[in-house]
Amino acid sequence: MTAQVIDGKAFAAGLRTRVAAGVARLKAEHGITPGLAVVLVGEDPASQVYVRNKGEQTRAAGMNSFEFKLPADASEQELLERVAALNADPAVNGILVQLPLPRHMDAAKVIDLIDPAKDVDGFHVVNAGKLAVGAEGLVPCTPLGCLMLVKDRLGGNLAGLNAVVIGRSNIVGKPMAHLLLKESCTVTIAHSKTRDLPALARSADILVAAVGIPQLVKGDWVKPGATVIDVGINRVPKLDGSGTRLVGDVDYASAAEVAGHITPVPGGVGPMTIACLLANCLTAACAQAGLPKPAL
Ligand SMILES: NC(=O)C1=CN([C@@H]2O[C@H](COP(=O)(O)OP(=O)(O)OC[C@H]3O[C@@H](n4cnc5c(N)ncnc54)[C@H](OP(=O)(O)O)[C@@H]3O)[C@@H](O)[C@H]2O)C=CC1
Ligand SMILES: Nc1nc(=O)c2c([nH]1)NC[C@@H]1CN(c3ccc(C(=O)N[C@@H](CCC(=O)O)C(=O)O)cc3)C=[N+]21
Repeated sequence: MTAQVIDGKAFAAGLRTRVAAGVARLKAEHGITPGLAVVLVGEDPASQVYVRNKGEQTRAAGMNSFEFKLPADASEQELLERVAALNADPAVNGILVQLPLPRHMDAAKVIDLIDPAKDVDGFHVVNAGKLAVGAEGLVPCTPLGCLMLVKDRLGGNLAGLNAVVIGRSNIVGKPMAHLLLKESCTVTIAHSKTRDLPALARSADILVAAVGIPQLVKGDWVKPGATVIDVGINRVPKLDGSGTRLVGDVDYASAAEVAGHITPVPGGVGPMTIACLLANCLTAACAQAGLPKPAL
């Protein structure tokens, strides 16, 4: 069997079009233009690319984009003051502080200070807690995008399917597991201490890899016909030694032989993350204005 490719890039473009329509309506009917603030600390080149892409796509969706760059040696206090100012700014509906932060900064402390209503990453404990108890809140963008892709392929009803999520980070693995549980999947979360991961992975109808190890998941870890979602973004040297290329946490060539549906890297989950960020910013702006959640 050769898997059908899940075109995250195309799905993300469609989602951004729906977000743009929602933004236009919010402007026309309520005079509100959603604003997204992104804070980048330091000069990490990969982070700079993400921040630039986010800024361009935010403006293309009709929203205001505010970018703040702090030097790598900025103090934690400076960053906290920047976040406090954005919390207080009514033109800012969403705040994203790009991670990872330099080592001398405590990411938990910074995230804690973000107003949960403006926490478009969904990383604040209030939003994490809401997701865990099944209450309405802002959901982390990457797992939200993964779930949209899975539901689009599997017809919306995931009840009873076995889902295995490899990775238990607060930004991908854990929220992904909560979302799948909410869909009534039978969810198992795997991590670095999991025994016989290949056998566990083979039990999955839905397999999500969010590990950070290039091409860890091989074709013989995949149940025939399974839906494989590759969250990994790993930059590795090209085989011919000329520069680098992006690969996921799944060995695409061998997994695509066995899976039913599979996301590529690039062009899979990555573009969905940014589209969901824009969707969350529109959702946040509506909630802050006392308006119902937009249908996207
Ligand atoms: N596409 C996108 O938009 C995004 C992509 N990413 C990418 O997703 C990947 C994961 O990111 P993130 O969740 O932040 O990463 P973290 O490093 O925070 O978490 C990695 C998880 O993988 C587990 N793990 C590590 N080694 C193994 C192993 N050998 N077997 C099984 N599990 C293992 C770790 O287990 P333990 O807890 O035991 O240490 C941990 O839970 C990265 O490649 C990252 O670049 C991240 C965010 C967005
Ligand atoms: N506070 C915070 N929130 C994040 O959501 C966040 C973060 N920090 N830090 C870094 C990670 C990583 N991340 C990606 C987003 C888009 C792509 C993406 O669009 N990737 C494209 C290709 C990109 C390329 O070619 O370089 C793709 O996969 O097709 C990738 C990775 C968001 N993250």
